[in-house]
Amino acid sequence: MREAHSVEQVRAAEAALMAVLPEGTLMQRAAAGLAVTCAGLLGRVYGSRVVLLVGSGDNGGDALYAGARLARRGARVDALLLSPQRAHAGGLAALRSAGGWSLPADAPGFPAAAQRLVAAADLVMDGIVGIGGRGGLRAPAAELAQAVGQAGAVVVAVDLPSGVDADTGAVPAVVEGLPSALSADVTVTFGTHKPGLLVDPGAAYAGVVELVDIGLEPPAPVLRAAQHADIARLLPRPARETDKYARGVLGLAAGSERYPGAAVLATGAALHGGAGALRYVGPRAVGDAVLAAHPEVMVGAGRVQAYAVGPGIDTGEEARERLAAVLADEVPVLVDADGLTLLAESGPKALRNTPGALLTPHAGEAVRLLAGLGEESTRAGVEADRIGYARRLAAGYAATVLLKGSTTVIADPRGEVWVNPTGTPYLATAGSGDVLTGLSGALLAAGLSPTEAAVCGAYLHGLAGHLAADEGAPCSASDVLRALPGAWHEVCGA
Ligand SMILES: NC(=O)C1=CN([C@@H]2O[C@H](COP(=O)(O)OP(=O)(O)OC[C@H]3O[C@@H](n4cnc5c(N)ncnc54)[C@H](OP(=O)(O)O)[C@@H]3O)[C@@H](O)[C@H]2O)[C@@H](O)CC1
Ligand SMILES: [K+]
Repeated sequence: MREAHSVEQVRAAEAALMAVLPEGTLMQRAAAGLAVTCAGLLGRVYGSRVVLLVGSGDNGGDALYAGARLARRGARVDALLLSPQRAHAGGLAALRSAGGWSLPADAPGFPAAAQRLVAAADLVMDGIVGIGGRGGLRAPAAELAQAVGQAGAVVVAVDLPSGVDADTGAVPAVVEGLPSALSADVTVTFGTHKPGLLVDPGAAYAGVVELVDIGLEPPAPVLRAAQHADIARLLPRPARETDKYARGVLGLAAGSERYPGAAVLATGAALHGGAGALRYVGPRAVGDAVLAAHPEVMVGAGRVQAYAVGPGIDTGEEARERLAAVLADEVPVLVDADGLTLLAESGPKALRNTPGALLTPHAGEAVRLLAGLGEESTRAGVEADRIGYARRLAAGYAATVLLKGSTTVIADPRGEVWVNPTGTPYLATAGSGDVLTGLSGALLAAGLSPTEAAVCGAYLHGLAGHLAADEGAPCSASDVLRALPGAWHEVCGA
């Protein structure tokens, strides 16, 4: 599991550790880890060319000390000092005594000389700003970032890509065509992950993230991201002595005569969710379509361990009655799509008899659910602060909320937040949400908690999306559905 801590938490943990360690110890640990990764990326350090982008804080200090280590091993290291008067004095002295070079930004001809060095570099280390950064790149870093983007060097971000907000992953808008953050191939982060490394757009700038242990002992994380082993531990496996009822039965109220496809996709996905059986509840004609596609489904109401309700049910009176009937059953429930629109009309009180609920909105549905809490919001606002809004919805509805999007975020009512690391833009396709609903609903019926079902469902769904789009060609929701067994195999066979 990857855990991320806020800047405030990191600062507090750093202060506690610095109080008992000799001065400079943490920076030396960070620089040592950073240098090891860079050396690995270079392959042969001797004779390689390394350029350091050095800002005014300790992030630049890390880069200078790591650069000194590479210079001692025979690399040609040039430090571009973007705030020459404020560059880390100890780091600069270490670089110089190791045979490294420095070029201050106020030297005559700096822009052209700096761009030449960047163009010839094998590796560029981004030590412009770390967790002390505010806002996007400033001049002259923005111009250099553009040159770095055009050069062939491997880019290593120190702690986090400069310009990315450490706590939210936000990246300011591009100004005058210049990048507002520096995209990295590898980010070497210290002590713990920062939320901005796990949440888009920041996550997309970070590349591969490597964690260097510097001895920090931070408190409970503000954000978690599961990995294969975490998911494999949670996924239901049938015991030797079991039957279909013991494995859990999911009731699925999806689709309508207007939207029968939602029911077919959701039931298809539910059959790959680890439950023992599936009951389809809905209009006769839709039930026939479901049966034609999936003969193993039972049609008609009956005893179930959990319900999934909403995709394609429409928002009229009949749909309202279907949702009410599901909620009256007092079993854990997943509500999606049209079900969320209807739920927003009545607000959280509609869930008061439900033993556990999982709501799976996209940003537009989140706006409606927030209105159900009496809070005005916009789609763009929700997308800009996904973690904050998911948390507010989870608390307001006393439910787990899976907020779908470029980074899917999951918040539970106790305030814990997860981010799904397996997403792919190929999942932004019609019917993809129906597949997620069927899959996560079946996991709920199999006995996972709403949060576990959300975390595992989003993870497998994302992996299936990657498998379906493996050839780089667009894929449909049916392709994602067909890839689900492969996703299980990848997780459980690992
Ligand atoms: N925590 C830990 O455990 C450890 C932390 N370590 C390292 O320390 C880093 C944090 O160092 P830090 O606090 O000195 O801040 P840092 O990120 O270098 O930047 C602050 C400076 O940048 C400036 N500045 C701000 N925004 C800017 C912008 N957009 N563009 C340009 N400049 C901008 C700002 O100046 P001002 O805004 O006042 O002009 C200020 O001078 C951390 O990320 C990690 O690498 C490790 O050594 C070991 C253990
Ligand atoms: K950085």
